[in-house]
Amino acid sequence: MEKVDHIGIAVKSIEATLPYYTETLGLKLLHIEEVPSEKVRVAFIDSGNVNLELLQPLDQTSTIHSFIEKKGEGIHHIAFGVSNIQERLNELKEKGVRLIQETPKIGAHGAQVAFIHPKASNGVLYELCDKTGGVK
Ligand SMILES: C[C@@H](C(=O)O)C(=O)SCCNC(=O)CCNC(=O)[C@H](O)C(C)(C)COP(=O)(O)OP(=O)(O)OC[C@H]1O[C@@H](n2cnc3c(N)ncnc32)[C@H](O)[C@@H]1OP(=O)(O)O
Ligand SMILES: [Co+2]
Repeated sequence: MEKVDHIGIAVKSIEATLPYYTETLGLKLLHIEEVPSEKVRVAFIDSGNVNLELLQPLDQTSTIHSFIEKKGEGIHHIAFGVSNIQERLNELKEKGVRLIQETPKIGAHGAQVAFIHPKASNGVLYELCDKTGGVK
């Protein structure tokens, strides 16, 4: 793992939440996009070193919808920036780490992403995020 790329925060509504980050906290909105593979709309906020990723469910089948139903809004995951994501996943698998997917999928910015199961990490959901392939 090379660095923390972003911290994911589950929210019911990006529109309702953004003013808190941009006006009250004075942080900069970088970018909003929909990520259909994850059924989320995401807003990236620049917090200086690590970005914050606000995650709004697109529908009731989104994992973010069930997370908010069970636990409420709040911190959802921490994403490590990596290069060679497939190699990192292979290494983790060899070490017996429970992965949610063994091959990456496409996340925000067109990056390749994959998740480690929270049961493997003392209750923390970790994302691996590889932007080296040229991001949008
Ligand atoms: C756009 C992209 C990007 O950055 O580019 C993103 O971030 S997409 C971000 C959204 N996408 C994802 O999160 C994809 C990866 N996540 C998943 O596949 C899922 O959310 C799982 C983590 C496998 C959980 O799904 P599942 O249907 O199994 O839900 P569940 O409620 O039964 O949860 C099973 C157990 O995991 C725990 N659990 C669930 N979500 C958790 C979370 N975010 N952090 C820590 N623990 C969590 C539950 O409390 C439960 O523990 P107990 O059994 O002890 O009660
Ligand atoms: Co993320």
